[in-house]
Amino acid sequence: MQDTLMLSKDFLQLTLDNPVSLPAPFDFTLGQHTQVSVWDTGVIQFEPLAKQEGEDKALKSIVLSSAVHGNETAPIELCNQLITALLSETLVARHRVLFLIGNPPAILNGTRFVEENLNRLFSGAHAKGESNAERERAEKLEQYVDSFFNAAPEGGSRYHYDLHTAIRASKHEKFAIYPYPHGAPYSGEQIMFLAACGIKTVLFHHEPTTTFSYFSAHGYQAHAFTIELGKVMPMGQNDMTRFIEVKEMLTRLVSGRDLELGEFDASQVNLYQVNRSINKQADDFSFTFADDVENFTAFPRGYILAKDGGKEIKVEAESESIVFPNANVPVGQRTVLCLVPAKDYRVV
Ligand SMILES: O=C(O)CCC(=O)N[C@@H](CCC(=O)O)C(=O)O
Ligand SMILES: [Zn+2]
Repeated sequence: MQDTLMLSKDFLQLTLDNPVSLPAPFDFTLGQHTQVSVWDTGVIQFEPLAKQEGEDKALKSIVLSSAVHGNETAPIELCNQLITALLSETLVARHRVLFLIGNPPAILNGTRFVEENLNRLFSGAHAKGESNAERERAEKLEQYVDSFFNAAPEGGSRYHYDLHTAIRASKHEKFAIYPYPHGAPYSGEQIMFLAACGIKTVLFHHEPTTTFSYFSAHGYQAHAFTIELGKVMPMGQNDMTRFIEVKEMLTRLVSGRDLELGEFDASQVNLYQVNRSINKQADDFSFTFADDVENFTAFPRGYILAKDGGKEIKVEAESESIVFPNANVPVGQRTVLCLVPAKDYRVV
């Protein structure tokens, strides 16, 4: 396996050739500068070997996850480009980096998931139901994040960028979901980092969720985000020029280069507050608007957004913008997020 990887330097291909598991974990060093550890299929860690005296505090621990949904291919291709650069030593990690390719069987299937939405199974939700491949994978991914962050040096900051693309077009092509912070202030530095990545729209979530980014934020105090980088496209059909900014900033972050971030400036970003998350109550749930309505489309107070079990679901605020409308979810799961402009938020 190691020889295959060192020859091909294509970790994605090794992962797709072994979608469920590897014969065994393996590790090796790159030059005199990096320890590479492959823990499982789709799980590879890069750790700097040379740790300067006192550098520990500055040593970051960064999780980059993609393919939590198997058909969201641009983030997968982007992460594989970074992994190939690290394996080729054209990029050298100055911080700890863990890449997670979430759902290899779903990538091979070309679908969001095989049996169940992996991104609704974190924070222990995987244990609340009959086992399946996604539930088993969610438990393992939790363990890998736990091991990775618990090995972080005392005082070293933690990051988790869970990279996705959206099912439909969006008025803001790139945007991030900021997991519910339980009263903690938002990080201005992180919002400006996202903006430098071209991700200038941020949704402040209003409640705990069972998503991967919430798991890392709440369980490990990581700066964690679900990041939507564009629209779902088949593998190999992504216009990778649309990801130049985010690739540049992740490259700088991983290699310890100056991120050149400005002070937090709300005028440079679009900040939304999730006002409510509408969950499906009955099988007859349907939206009143067309399937091709873009994310961030706004509807006025009183507008009937959907019908569910004979009830009308209306816009409650002066205006609500919708994100992630999806009527084809199991009863009890989220059908849409309704947003209002963010006000009265604390940034440090
Ligand atoms: O486009 C869609 O409908 C879904 C895109 C996607 O997978 N989004 C994530 C958001 C997770 C979060 O709310 O943090 C998801 O639905 O899992
Ligand atoms: Zn997704």
